[in-house]
Amino acid sequence: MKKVVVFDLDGTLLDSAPDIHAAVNRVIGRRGLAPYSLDEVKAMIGDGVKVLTERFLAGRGQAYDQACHDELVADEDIRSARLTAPFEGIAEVLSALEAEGWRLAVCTNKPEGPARELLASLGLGGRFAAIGGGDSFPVRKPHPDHLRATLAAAGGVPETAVMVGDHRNDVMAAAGAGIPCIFVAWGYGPAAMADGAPIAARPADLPGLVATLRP
Ligand SMILES: O=C(O)COP(=O)(O)O
Ligand SMILES: [Mg+2]
Repeated sequence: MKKVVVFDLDGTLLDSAPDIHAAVNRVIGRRGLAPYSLDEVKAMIGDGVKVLTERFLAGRGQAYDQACHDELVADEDIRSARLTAPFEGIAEVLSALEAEGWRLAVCTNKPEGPARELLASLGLGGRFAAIGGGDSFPVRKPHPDHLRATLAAAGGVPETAVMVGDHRNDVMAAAGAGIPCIFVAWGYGPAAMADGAPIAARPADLPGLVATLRP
């Protein structure tokens, strides 16, 4: 069985909030609603597009509207990474882990289609043995089966895997699947969400922490 590092996407590998923020403001702007700040949108990310849509509509006193959800999923700028980029140092970390014999995978609550297009447009698509999106399986994070199914698709098992994420949902999914989790300090979730998981202050810390958790 291959040893696998499973990464969360938004807020862990990619600084995608600027595109999500702009898209949210386009969707609500078309309805005459007031825009959100980047930090407000960052705090809404982590539970997938449906919950994000619920949150930004509720914040403006509006009921859930499927059309807003669909506009966000179809947003071309999110898919083509207009403002989105990997966090500084991430590409080097992926290479370092591969050189150490780790296989890489992505487990994200973002829908699989946009996640794949986003990674492809950044030239990263080919690096992951599996990409499990929020709509790829019957459940999504924090349910551990989302992580288990993604890991299995990558050819891994929990005993030789590590999860890396920026949200309570990542920590909970990993705990449920019996996989150690590293919480990243550069993402969108506050450090309190780490819930005792080791914290990486910067991407360059990841290879060392992974080696400590799975010597
Ligand atoms: O789309 C989201 O809400 C979060 O996506 P993530 O699981 O990659 O952080
Ligand atoms: Mg995330």
